Amino acid sequence: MSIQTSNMNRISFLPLSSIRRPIVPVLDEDKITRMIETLSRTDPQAIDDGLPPIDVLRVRKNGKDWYFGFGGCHRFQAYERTGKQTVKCKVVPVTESMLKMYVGGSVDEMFKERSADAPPSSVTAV
Ligand SMILES: Nc1ncnc2c1ncn2[C@@H]1O[C@H](COP(=O)(O)OP(=O)(O)OP(=O)(O)O)[C@@H](O)[C@H]1O
Repeated sequence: MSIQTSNMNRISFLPLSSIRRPIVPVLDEDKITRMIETLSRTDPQAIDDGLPPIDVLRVRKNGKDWYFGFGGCHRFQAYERTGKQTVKCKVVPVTESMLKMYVGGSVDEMFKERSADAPPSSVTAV
């Protein structure tokens, strides 16, 4: 079982700004446009916004939860461009050493504090 497929049942609404995205995406603009159309067809308050949840890895370190998104680049763009503050995610808890294995190198740079970080209290599990 890979780290993506374990603990698949935790769906949370995370602040978009709390998810670090270390990989620079190559984007298909048409796909983003179609995703935005999907979002525009659903009630903004609805839990099911028409897009599947994005897999996000969560590492607990220094008493804090750190969230990393390695996929979902088109969905992230669609949410950003429609002004969404929170994103439906499938949270996969991993250890720092699992993250290192996944990244294939040092992850120290990925744990730097940023001014945009949202407080953990804004994370809502469903
Ligand atoms: N316009 C759309 N409306 C609804 N669902 C969509 C739409 N486009 C893609 N999806 C669904 O969203 C999921 C993610 O699609 P896709 O992999 O193409 O984009 P992504 O967000 O960049 O994700 P990843 O980077 O993980 O591949 C798939 O399950 C796909 O079926």
